[in-house]
Amino acid sequence: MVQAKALVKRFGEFEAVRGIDVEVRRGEAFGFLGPNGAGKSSTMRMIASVSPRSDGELKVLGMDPSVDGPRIRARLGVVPQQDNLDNELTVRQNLQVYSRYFGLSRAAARRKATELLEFAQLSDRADDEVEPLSGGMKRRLTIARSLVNDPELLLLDEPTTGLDPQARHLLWDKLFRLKSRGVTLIITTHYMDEAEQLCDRLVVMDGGRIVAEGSPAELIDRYSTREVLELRFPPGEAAPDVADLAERVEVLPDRVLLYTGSGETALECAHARGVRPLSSLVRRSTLEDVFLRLTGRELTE
Ligand SMILES: Nc1ncnc2c1ncn2[C@@H]1O[C@H](COP(=O)(O)OP(=O)(O)OP(=O)(O)O)[C@@H](O)[C@H]1O
Repeated sequence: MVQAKALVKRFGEFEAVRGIDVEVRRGEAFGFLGPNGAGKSSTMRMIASVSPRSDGELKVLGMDPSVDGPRIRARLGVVPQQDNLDNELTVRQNLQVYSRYFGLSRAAARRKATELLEFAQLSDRADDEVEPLSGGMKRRLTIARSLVNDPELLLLDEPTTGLDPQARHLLWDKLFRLKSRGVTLIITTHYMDEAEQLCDRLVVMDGGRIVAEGSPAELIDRYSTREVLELRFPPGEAAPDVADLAERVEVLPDRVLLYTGSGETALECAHARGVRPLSSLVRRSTLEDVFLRLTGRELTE
């Protein structure tokens, strides 16, 4: 669906995307995971064929965006980072007007709106204005609107940023449904749980480069250990030397992470040598740990 080779995006002298190789296959959910400024949105905008590449090669749906932009855009759905719904129209009108841009007849646009309102669980708000809707509802409406042209490929830029956990789960459920219908999804996110939940494969981006790629499970296997023991100490207190209790230890400002096969065993050993943390937690490894390993920084500030 998408092939990028040595893809570059420059803004003046600044390289936001610094020569990335990506291949997205039909039917998969593919993720770009990285912190703010990693180059995810710039990459998405090139794939969406609304921002020209500065260098390298890019094919979307087998076509070159610099030649076939309109034909590509006709077959894509795009959910931008910021909702850009029309606040002066009702929920239903937002869908109908957008359908008309894609050339649907008035009757077809009405049918499509009804179908998408149901999909987005917004049928009972169809005649309400957009402004009073919750953040989650607005996101669902933006996704519904991106589907008016039955896209084969849906691009979602940070789909759940700013939403509460319940709204996020509802949105993920909608995205799973689209995927099960065969829609290819490309998602940018800085939430590792979102990437783990949704993505079959992903690339981890940092500073305009891809620093790792694989399925969430592969990345965790490759770059982390099965379990992590988190120890918290009072602010300002020096972390004790526990380096020999784990395969790897990361000292963060507010806690110490011990990467190990068994967190419980590491905790027992720490207790035995008199280490007294404020609190301790054994958890499984996540993509956050992968990111920390790869960059020495945390994913979410
Ligand atoms: N139009 C622009 N002009 C100049 N610099 C830009 C422009 N758009 C993005 N950048 C810069 O390019 C870098 C990558 O930005 P980009 O938005 O692609 O990152 P991101 O990973 O999507 O992060 P975010 O989550 O903040 O959107 C940033 O340093 C940003 O300031």
